[in-house]
Parts: sequence; C-alpha cells; structure tokens
Amino acid sequence: MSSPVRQMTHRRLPPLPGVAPHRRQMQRSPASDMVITGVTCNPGLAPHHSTRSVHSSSTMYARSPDLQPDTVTQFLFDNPDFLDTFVSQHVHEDRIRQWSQRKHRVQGHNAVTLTNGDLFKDQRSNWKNCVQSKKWRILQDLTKDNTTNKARVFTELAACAAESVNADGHNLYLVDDQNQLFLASKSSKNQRAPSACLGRIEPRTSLPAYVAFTKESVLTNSLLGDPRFPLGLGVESDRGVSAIAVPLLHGNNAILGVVELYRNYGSVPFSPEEEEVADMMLVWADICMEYVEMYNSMMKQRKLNDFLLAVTKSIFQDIVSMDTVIMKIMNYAKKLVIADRASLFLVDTKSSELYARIFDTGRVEEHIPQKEIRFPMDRGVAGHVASSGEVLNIADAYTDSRFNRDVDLQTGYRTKSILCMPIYNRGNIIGVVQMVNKIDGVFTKADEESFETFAIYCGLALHHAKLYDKIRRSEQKYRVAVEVLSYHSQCNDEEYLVTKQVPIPSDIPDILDYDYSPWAIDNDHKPVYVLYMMRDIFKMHSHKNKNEERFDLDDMIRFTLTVRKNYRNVPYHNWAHAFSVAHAMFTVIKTSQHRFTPIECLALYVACLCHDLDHRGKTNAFMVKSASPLAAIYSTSTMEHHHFNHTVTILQNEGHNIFKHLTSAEYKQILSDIRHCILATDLALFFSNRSRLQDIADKGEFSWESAEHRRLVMANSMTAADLCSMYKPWNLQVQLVDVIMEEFWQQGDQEKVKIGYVQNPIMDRDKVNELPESQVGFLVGICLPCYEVMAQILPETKPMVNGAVANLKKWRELADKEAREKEKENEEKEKEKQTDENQDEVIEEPPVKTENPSDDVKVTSEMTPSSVDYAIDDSASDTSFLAADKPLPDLGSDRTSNISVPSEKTVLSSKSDESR
Ligand SMILES: Nc1nc2c(ncn2[C@@H]2O[C@@H]3COP(=O)(O)O[C@H]3[C@H]2O)c(=O)[nH]1
Repeated sequence: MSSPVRQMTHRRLPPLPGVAPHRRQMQRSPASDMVITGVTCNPGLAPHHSTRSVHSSSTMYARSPDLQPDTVTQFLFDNPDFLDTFVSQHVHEDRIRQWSQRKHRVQGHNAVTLTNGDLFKDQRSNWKNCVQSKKWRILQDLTKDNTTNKARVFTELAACAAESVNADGHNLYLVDDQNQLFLASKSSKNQRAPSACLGRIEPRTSLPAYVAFTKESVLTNSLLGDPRFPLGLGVESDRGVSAIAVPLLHGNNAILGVVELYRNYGSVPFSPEEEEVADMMLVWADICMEYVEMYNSMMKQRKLNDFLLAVTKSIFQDIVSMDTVIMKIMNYAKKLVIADRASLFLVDTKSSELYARIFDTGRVEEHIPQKEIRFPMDRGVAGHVASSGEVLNIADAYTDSRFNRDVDLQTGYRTKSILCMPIYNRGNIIGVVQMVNKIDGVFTKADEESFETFAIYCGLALHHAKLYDKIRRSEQKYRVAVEVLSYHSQCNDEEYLVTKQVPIPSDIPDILDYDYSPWAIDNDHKPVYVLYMMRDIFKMHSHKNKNEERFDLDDMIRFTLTVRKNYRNVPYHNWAHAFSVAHAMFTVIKTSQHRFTPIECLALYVACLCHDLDHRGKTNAFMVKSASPLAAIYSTSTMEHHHFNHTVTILQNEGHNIFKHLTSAEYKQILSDIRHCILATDLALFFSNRSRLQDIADKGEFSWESAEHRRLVMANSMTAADLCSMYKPWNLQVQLVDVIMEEFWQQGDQEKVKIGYVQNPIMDRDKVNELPESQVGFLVGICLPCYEVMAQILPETKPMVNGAVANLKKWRELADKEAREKEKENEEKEKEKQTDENQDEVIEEPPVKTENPSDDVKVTSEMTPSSVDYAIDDSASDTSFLAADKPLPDLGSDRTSNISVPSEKTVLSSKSDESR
C-alpha cells in the first residue's frame, strides 16, 4: 500500500482562495543571516507558516519536483485528519514541543501590538503552562525533600522563569562563601564561561554582578552598550541582546544569586511586563525557598530533638555507672555527627589533667574500661578545648599545631578531621568530647551546632552519673552503718540466755489492779513480766481447733530485750515508761475481756511496749524547731512515726519476728493496727479522736461491730495507757510528775541556751510554782476526758477516772495554796510599793522589759507540753471540752494538803538505772 504522501503527490490541489500573506516585523539574525519572520513572506505559502517551514518544505519539494507546496497545503487543509494521523504517528514529541514553543514565541512577538490585558492573559497562560509543566513538578519535589540542594532548586526555578517569559536562554549565578558570584547553571551549550567564578559583586562589570550589587532587577534591550554592566551577560554569549536579570534574595535581604534571562538577536526584545512576570515569579520563589529552608531546619531540629530524647531516655533510664553513661554518650555522639571514633575525657581539677578510662578503639568488644589514659590539660586539641572552652573543628589535624600525634603513633590510627567540644556542668568545664574522622568529608557547621546541643545533655548525664555514683557509695556506707548499729542495738546472746533462764511466773498477784505499780518491778525483771503478759495475750490468739501455740518464746525474748535496749537513757520516756504503758494496756485488755479481738489485743500491747522507742526526751515541737533530720522526714507526728518505724525495724531483725506464725493477712492487719495505735499517742491526734468517740458514745451509737468505732476506742485506750501515771495513787503520781518535769526542764534548759527562751512555760524550771495549776489543767483538759469516755464504753476502766479525780483534787489543793501564797505575796508587794510611792511620789518606775516572748504568754490550764505540740502541728485540735459546759469532777470539801512537789522528790524511774 502506498503512503498517503505518495498518494498526495498525484493530486494537484488548488491554492486556497482569499488567503493573503500577513506581513510582520522582520529581523536579520547575525548568526545565520537567515530570514526569520513571525509569519510567512512567501505568497505561495498558507498563512502562519514561517520561512523555516518554507525552507524545509522547499527541501521536501526539491526531492519531489511534482509536488508543489501549495498543493500540499491545500491537501492538508482539505484533509486535517491526515495531518493529525501523520503527526501522531511519525513526528517525535520533542519536535512537537519545539513547534509549540515556537508558536508561543511567535504569539509573544505578536503581543507587542496587543493590549496589556491580552498580554497578561498570555503571560498567565505561560505561567500556567510552566506551573503545570514537568519542571514545576520537579521543583515541588525538590523543595519537599529536606535534603534539597539549594542550587538544584534555583536551577529549576531559573528554568521555569525562562519558560514563563519565553527566554532563548538563561543563566543562574549563586553567591559563594567568599561573597563571589559563580555560574551555577546555564541553559545553552553555545555559551562560553570565562571561568566558573565571576568575581566580586560590584557595578560596572557584568549584568549579574550589577544586579547582585543593587539587588534590583534589570531589563535591558541594549546589552552591549549599557555602561552599568559593560561586560554584558555574566557568561559570554554571542547572541544575547535583550536580557532580564532578577536577584535572588533571602528574607534578610542577603543576596543568594541572580537569574539571567536573555533573548537572542532576531527575537523580540523583552517587555517590562515580562520583566515583571519574571521578577514576580522569582520573588515568590524566594519566599517559597525561605519557607522550604525554615521547614527543613525545623525538620532537622525535630530530628535532633528526637535523637536527643532517645539519648536522654537511654542515658537517664538506666544509669548504672559513670562508665556506662560515658560509653552511651560516645556511641550516640558518633551517630550524631557520623564520626569514626569518639572519645570523652574528664577533667581532673586536682592534677589539672584530662583522663579517660574508656577509649574508642573502633572495636565493640574493646569498648570497655581499659587502662586509664591521662595527659596534662594543656596538651593536644582536647587540652586546648578543656582549658579554653573553645569549640574546635579541624579539617586536617596534621596541619594544626595543637594536635598531639602521640596517640596516633601509639595506636597506628590516622586522625584526619576532629570536632572537639567542651562539656559544662554549672558553668565549669567537666570534660571534653572529641569526634574523630567524619566518615564522609569533614565536620560541618551543622555538625558543630547539633553537637553543641548534645554536649549540654552530656553535661547533665555526667552530672547525674556522678551523683548516682555518690549515692551508690553512700548507700553502701549506710548499709555498713546499719549493720554495725543493728549489731549493737540488738540483744546479745548473753542477755538472751540470762532472761531465758528465768522462769515465767504462772501467776502474778494484783497485776490487774489499776493501782498496781509497774515501776516497783526491777528493771532486770521487767522483760520476764513482759513475757508473762505476752504469753497471756498470745494464748487468746491460739487457734482453738488446732491448739497451735503461736507464741515463740525465743523470738519473744529477743524482741523484748531488743526493745528494752532501744529505749534511751532519758528521765521519763524510757523503758520503764514503756513497760508501765504496756502494763496499763494489759490491765485494760484483761479487765474488759473479749471486747477487743485477739489480733487487736496483741497490736495494742506491742504498740504500747514500742510506742516511745528511741525517744530522745524531747517533744515534737522541739524536733521541728531544732530542724532535726527526723522532722525533715516526718513533718507531723514526728516522733510517733519514728517509733513505729523503729518497731518494724526490730521486728525485721533475725530471730525477732514475734508475729511469724501469723497468716499474711493477720500480719498485715497487726502492723496496720500497731501503726494506728502508735500514731494515736501523739496528743495532737487525741483531741479529734476523743471528741468523735465522745460524740458517738453520748448519742448511744457506739457499736463494737463498727470498725471505725473500734479504731477510735483503740486510739483512746493508747492515750489512757500512755497517761497511766495520772490515775496512779498520789504518791506514785507525784514521783512520776517529778520525773517528767525533769525531762521537760532539761528541754527548757536547752531551749534557753539555743534560742534564748523557753517555748513552753511548763518546761521552765524557774516556774516550778506554776506546776500544780498546770497539772490541774492537764488532768481536766486531757486525762479526765480520755478516761471518762473510756469508762463510758468500757465500764471496767472506771478506776482510771477515780484515780485521776483523786489526784486532781490534790493538785487543786496545791494550786489553791499556791494561789493564796501568791496573793499574799502580791499584797505585801503592793504594800511595799505604796510605802515607796508615799516616800517618793515623783519618781516613776520604768516598765520592766520582758526577757523573752514567752514571758508575755499567760499560762493557762491548757498550756500543756502537748498543746504546744499541736499548736505547731497543723492538725485540727478540739479543746472545746475545756470550756465551762463540761462540769468538773466533784473534788469534795477536803482541799488541804501539805505536799510540796519539789520536796517529795523520790525519783522512781530516773536517770541511768531506770532507763534500762
Ligand atoms: N503537764 C503534764 N504533761 C504530761 C504529764 N504526763 C505526761 N504528759 C505529757 O503527755 C504526753 C503524752 O505523750 P508523750 O508520752 O509523748 O508525752 C507526754 C507528755 O508530754 C504530766 O504529768 N503533766
């Protein structure tokens, strides 16, 4: 089958009628001297054909003499489908693109005669074409990529700009680090670049240098004659005649480069509108680039943050030792800047040396502590950094005089690039981290920046590791101290054997009397009495069915003896006091049988025995005021918390766990009860407990079925037992008051020395006269309310009320006597004063200056030591029962007594012998 072209040659087609050639401007190309026009000047050609078409058609015509151009033209007009098919089948798409570009250009030339609106429509379509073009998409992809090379993006931008204004060629110049312009890309191979570098940015040289200098875009249509840039285009071009040059500016107005667009001879020169389009496009491109940069730097920062977070987590989550932290730092640092080796030297301030216990040999298995490397702080790059604090980024270590070659000589490793940074902690250089040999090239500014942030984390991590090492050391020291102390604070074998040989009596007469004097028992015998009572209480607890004895005598002996040993040698809060309180509780438990559960009985008794363990003879207020470490641990109920903790410590000693036969639930319960009971001995808590219990009792709502009620009774029982001396017969009471006053006064004496005054007047030995009045207050305000509510719930404890009432009566008598004496004294003083005034009426006495703040405090009945405690504690205290609505117990009419407290000093449980 013959081809359509061949068929076509056999048909003579008449020329198209009425198609006149349309003359347009014409220019001569100096390069080819070929006539090119916007449209054909050949009358034989159809409109819109250029002479280039004529030329090629003529060539075709020359090969086929029968075939006339107008015949072909006519044929094509008549058979447009043929043209379509031919083009799609036989013409390469590059050729089609060239046609299209040429056609655009022809239209662009025509635009000279068009209106502005038409022109912008036209430019817009160029712009649109450009945006839709492949190039623009490449540009988008480039800017999305955060590893974007700026030069590549600008190259694409320049190409886009060139396309949008139909430039014949374009060049991109960028500014280098030395602020010199260099050719980054060019569009035409015909150009000759004199050198890659154009030189300084200055006027009166080349067009791009001028634009870079002025930072203003330029449109010129007489490129060679312009005095502003006599050298013309930056790259020699023998054809460029019309040019637009647009600066590429950073947000801070710094020049980044210049895009140069030009048209050759024979092309229509650029118009101002086209300059505007190119300028506009590149301005937007600048902004876009800036955002891309911002985005990229944000992404970089984010990556760094993620990295640092991973470092922090890894380092801080498992600080095992300084060495592991250093190894982690080194590994992470290498990853961060992609270095081959890393080393971390610590500063030894004492010897002014740098040292490293871990050295990176490049082999993982050797990345462990080795023989320490040490050198003076003024040696090598690391030394320079450690002593100057300067960051060093050295591209070639062997050309740097500060570099110390010794290590390379020893190891055989060749150092090239070094990045070395100081590590600070609280403003002091504590070490130096050194990165050696960047895997790919040299360390960059970006490496320096991220490494600088990393170094801050290193400082923190090292500081923590150091602290951690210190803590671990002091923990070990603490363990040694505890070991030593626990040895000495536990009963020894000898003490144990002595006690074990003493038989536990089967019965102790009168032990359940409320008047019984536990102080009368010799201190050495007290442990056996404890064993007696404990065994009794444990028996209550034995499993009836299994008949299992849960009382372990050996543990019980050791526990009791160790408890005794852990009471201090203080006048009142000593072992004798603990024993008396335990005995008082035993009386309550036994006389009010079966009200408390066996576990509660055991808890109450053991709590009493331990309730003042390691008491220092000082109140909570004193502990807080004197900033004792205990007060720092427990801000409220300071001593009581300590007593409980000490109880648990003793129980945990080997051979001391008297509760070992209890089930775990019982064990948990008893420890919770003991804690509750010991804390309840803080009088600051007593007030609210007691008032709640009183309320329940008064309303007749008390129930042994209620766990809350039981706990309140247990708490109140603890205070009742703790204050047992207050219901003991008068002779015992005064002796015990004597002892407690001695302890108070010792505290007062210390306060006088330490703070210059006594916080609580009752602790001032100079105010002994106020004692009876204060005892009245203590009995009325605390003891009696406590015993009364006890008796309401457990009537068997009524003897406590009776004993306290009897003692109150005696104290009242003494207080009254004291008051009368004071009154008499005042009267005499008044008389003397009157006499003096009569003698010398004019002289006025100056007011007496008080010695300290407490002198101004009026001593009231509620000023007990405990009230001071709870005044400092912020726990709620209810002293309402001190008010007149509560009738005072009937004291009878006999108010006479000759007892004078100080003269009755028969110290029962005093000083050294009593504390044991
Ligand atoms: N005023 C006064 N206070 C006492 C007397 N006996 C005990 N106390 C206080 O009551 C407190 C009860 O708890 P603590 O044993 O800790 O300390 C006790 C003393 O502070 C006393 O006879 N007179």
